[in-house]
Amino acid sequence: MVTIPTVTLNDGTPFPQLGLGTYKLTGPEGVDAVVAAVESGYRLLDSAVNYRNETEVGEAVRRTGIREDLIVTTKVPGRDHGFDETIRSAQGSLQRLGLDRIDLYLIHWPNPRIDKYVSTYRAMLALRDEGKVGSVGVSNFTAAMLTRLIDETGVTPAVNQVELHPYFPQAHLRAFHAEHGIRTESWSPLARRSELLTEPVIADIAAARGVTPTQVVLRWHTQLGSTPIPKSADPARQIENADVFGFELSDDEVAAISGLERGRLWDGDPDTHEEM
Ligand SMILES: NC(=O)C1=CN([C@@H]2O[C@H](COP(=O)(O)OP(=O)(O)OC[C@H]3O[C@@H](n4cnc5c(N)ncnc54)[C@H](OP(=O)(O)O)[C@@H]3O)[C@@H](O)[C@H]2O)C=CC1
Ligand SMILES: O=C(O)C(=O)[C@@H](O)[C@H](O)C(=O)CO
Repeated sequence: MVTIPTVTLNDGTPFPQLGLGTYKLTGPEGVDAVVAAVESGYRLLDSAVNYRNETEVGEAVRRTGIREDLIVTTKVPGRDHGFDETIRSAQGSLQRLGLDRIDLYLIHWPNPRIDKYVSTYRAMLALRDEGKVGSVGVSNFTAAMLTRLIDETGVTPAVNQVELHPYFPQAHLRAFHAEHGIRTESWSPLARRSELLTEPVIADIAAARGVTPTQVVLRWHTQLGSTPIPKSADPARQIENADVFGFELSDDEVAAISGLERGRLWDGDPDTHEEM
């Protein structure tokens, strides 16, 4: 079993430095995969209404028997933006999860064209006051959107989950997060596998350190101060992915990996992408 260290969020909650992505983990195999990850040491689980797997994630949580040790994340979809809609959306998520609290609740995408993310966020804060939500955060927010949320509500999100991998290192946004005490979470941290894991710079560092390319990439995330949430359905790969806290990359190695920057994986620009 791997021990995944924690950091403390701006609301005082201990938060793992690495978690499990669950997009595409569905059905009985999905439940098994989430249970295997928790048995290997994962404590942070990332779900969403739009992954259609909250039922599976909740069932896995109950099967592990350590519900209180876990941080279960879900996300408000674009079609549920707005104060009352978000309250109803959370009720649906709690029902499907079969839990009495969402530990980390995120706005999945800002959808600025419909312009309801501030009232959505206010509803999430109300849910937190009621004890139905633990930490409140966002996903795919730009620095300008974060500034607006903070200015209009006086509450800084605990987390911003964004696209982040060596092809898209997000230096400016990470600096904004560091300045405001927002924890960065990296989605698609392995760049959905793609050709990233065969990049020579990564393969060379892995060979020199006696670790795998995947471990080099995930260690890079943690040293940037971000929590990666790699998805794997395979118990052996889950362990490989979590076992990144026993070695350290040099500053030069971190910089060389960041040098792979070339842009987003797909057209997921929060200023224009609409996801309902
Ligand atoms: N907030 C947002 O808008 C978004 C959030 N997310 C979240 O981020 C999570 C992770 O991102 P995701 O897009 O899934 O992509 P990842 O970058 O985590 O890559 C997942 C892919 O890598 C493979 N893989 C995992 N570990 C290894 C390994 N050790 N060796 C080789 N291949 C490996 C997986 O296959 P296998 O399962 O077979 O191991 C899968 O094909 C999602 O599951 C979701 O929770 C993702 C996109 C957007
Ligand atoms: O997986 C998610 O959380 C998303 O927001 C989706 O947009 C997803 O990344 C996707 O598959 C888009 O092609």
